[in-house]
Amino acid sequence: MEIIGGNRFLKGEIKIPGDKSISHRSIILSSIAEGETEIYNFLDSEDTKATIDCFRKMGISIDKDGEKLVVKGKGLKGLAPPDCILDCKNSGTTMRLISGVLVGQNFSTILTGDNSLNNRPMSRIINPLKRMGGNIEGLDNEYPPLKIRPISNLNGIYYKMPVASAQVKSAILLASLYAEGETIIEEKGPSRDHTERMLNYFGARINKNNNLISLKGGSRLEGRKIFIPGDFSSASFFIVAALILEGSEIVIKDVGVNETRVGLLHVLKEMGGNIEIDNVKNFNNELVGDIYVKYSKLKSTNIYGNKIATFIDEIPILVVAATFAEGTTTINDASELKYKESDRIKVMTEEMNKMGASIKALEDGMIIEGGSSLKPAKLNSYNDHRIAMALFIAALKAEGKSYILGSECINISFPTFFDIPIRKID
Ligand SMILES: O=C(O)C1=C[C@@H](OP(=O)(O)O)[C@@H](O)[C@H](O)C1
Ligand SMILES: C=C(OP(=O)(O)O)C(=O)O
Repeated sequence: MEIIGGNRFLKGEIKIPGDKSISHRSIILSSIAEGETEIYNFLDSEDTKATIDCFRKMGISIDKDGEKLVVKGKGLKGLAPPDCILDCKNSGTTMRLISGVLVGQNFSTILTGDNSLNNRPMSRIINPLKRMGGNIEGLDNEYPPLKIRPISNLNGIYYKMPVASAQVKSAILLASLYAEGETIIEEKGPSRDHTERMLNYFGARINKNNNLISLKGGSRLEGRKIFIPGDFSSASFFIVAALILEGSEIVIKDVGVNETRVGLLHVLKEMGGNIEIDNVKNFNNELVGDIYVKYSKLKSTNIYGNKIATFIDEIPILVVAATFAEGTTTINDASELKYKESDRIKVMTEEMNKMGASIKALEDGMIIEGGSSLKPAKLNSYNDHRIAMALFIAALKAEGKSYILGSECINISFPTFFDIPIRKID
């Protein structure tokens, strides 16, 4: 796609579609709950469709009724054996979370994905699920396709997480619903806690005490009504756009502001960003609020430590913010970026430098010299939606015509991205 950069700004109210992480979880939990769940503001995107397709193939009725989705749950053991391989497409969340459910079933399944997903690490879920007694295998114990076979019973475990990952934590929690006894997870650092919150909302016996999460097996889940908050990760592209495009002033309504997701806001505020959250409400155990953002002069910062997991998906757009900040920003402890849809350290470094940014890739992060002025370029998203959106926002600051190869991948998480109006100063 083509982008005309220079003299662009954002003004007024912006509406962001439903949260991807919470949308996936709403389908998974409602499918294995008893009775009906009504889901409002569900994210209609490629990744969430993959999760819906997997559960439909296991006999769950998931239908649109006006503006809501209605899922007819069949209980923990009500899924039917699929008559084909389950395709998780590009979605790591789909593959890792449903593996937790599938190790507890009395039928076999095979999970595969697209070329990107089939090259992402899976030993992180295979190992703990095997310790629970699950029969799950990948190629070289690492890569999809994953083969899952039935076993007589799973047992609860104490698991100390080697990485801060919500997907790993969620896979174990979902499997522990099927296990005998209690499972305790010791978190390495905070990661998004939507699974814990939704399990609690559906009636599971789950507890959290500092960094320890415990769940008692055999909990019965009950169908509920869910409102999915706007996706903070999607909002982050427009938050940074408003901060770096002169004259911008926006409000993004009804965004999820769960503390385990909004780490980017703390970083941007530290950098001098003029951002306020207002009108915070609690919907089905998740906080939702309005985010006000004004153009700001940013300064550099140093980012490291275990808070990184609370903004791991926002680092590509944070790199764009740092490019326009005064001073040198360093990012460390972010090696997880290498295992996403693309190697986000390598790709952001190479593509931003094509526009004239000055970024050095590190093993676990980046060094970004701020204050660059960008020039238009031919860019490649490597079919990674977050890279495509981050490069698009960066290109708005480059006077002239830029191109992004593979921008259709934006449909993976944010199909209405191009509907958000970006104005031009005449
Ligand atoms: O649980 C989730 O919904 C997600 C967790 C994160 O992955 P990790 O758990 O691998 O860090 C994140 O990057 C991904 O986009 C969504
Ligand atoms: C990493 C992401 O998602 P997933 O792991 O579900 O593919 C993402 O959305 O940035």
